[in-house]
Amino acid sequence: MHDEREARLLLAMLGRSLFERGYSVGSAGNISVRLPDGYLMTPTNSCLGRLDPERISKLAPDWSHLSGDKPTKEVFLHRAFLTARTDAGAIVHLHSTYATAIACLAVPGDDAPIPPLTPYFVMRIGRTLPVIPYYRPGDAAMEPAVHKAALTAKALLLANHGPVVSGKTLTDAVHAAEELEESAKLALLLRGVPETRRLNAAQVDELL
Ligand SMILES: O=C(O)[C@@H](O)C(=O)COP(=O)(O)O
Ligand SMILES: [Zn+2]
Repeated sequence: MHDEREARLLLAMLGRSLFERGYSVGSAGNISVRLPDGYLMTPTNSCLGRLDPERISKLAPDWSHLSGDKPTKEVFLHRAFLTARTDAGAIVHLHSTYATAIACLAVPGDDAPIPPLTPYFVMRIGRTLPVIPYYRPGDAAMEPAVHKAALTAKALLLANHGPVVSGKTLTDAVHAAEELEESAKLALLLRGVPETRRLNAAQVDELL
């Protein structure tokens, strides 16, 4: 569990790092962190590259807005994940290019839109990456579908929108989001290439 002061500073630092390396552009994406007495969330319309630690939104354990700027419009998305995955300390939602491209190609309901090409993808994301049907960003109607998928998956794709990734800590969640993006890139590079070798079931099992 994160200490609030440290979490605010880390959130601003990792947000800037994601932004500077192109994982997020403009005001796309949002991040939440579980605290002992509530949650931190990035403010709506904020740029991940320019977060002011003091203005990050704080929500109470009942998800009401306590302090800071108005939280992301995706509070329900983070709530769905944080309540389903009680071991998760943080959630990262991005519009990173390759994972979002896969989210535009994949069929909702598909649980494995990215094949197990490398061990680190399996170790960071797991066996499944469910694709949730398209909902308008900020539509609370998405919450039950996200919650159900998050019960058994560490990460998912929102169709035609982007990836959502959880981690035990904020650093873990950011690392997993980066690994997902690189794996999506590999999957698109190798799409239709007949010589592609995937990890087999035994190799995947050994990693989990
Ligand atoms: O795609 C969207 O509109 C949101 O999911 C998003 O990424 C940014 O929304 P805010 O966090 O409310 O700025
Ligand atoms: Zn979004």
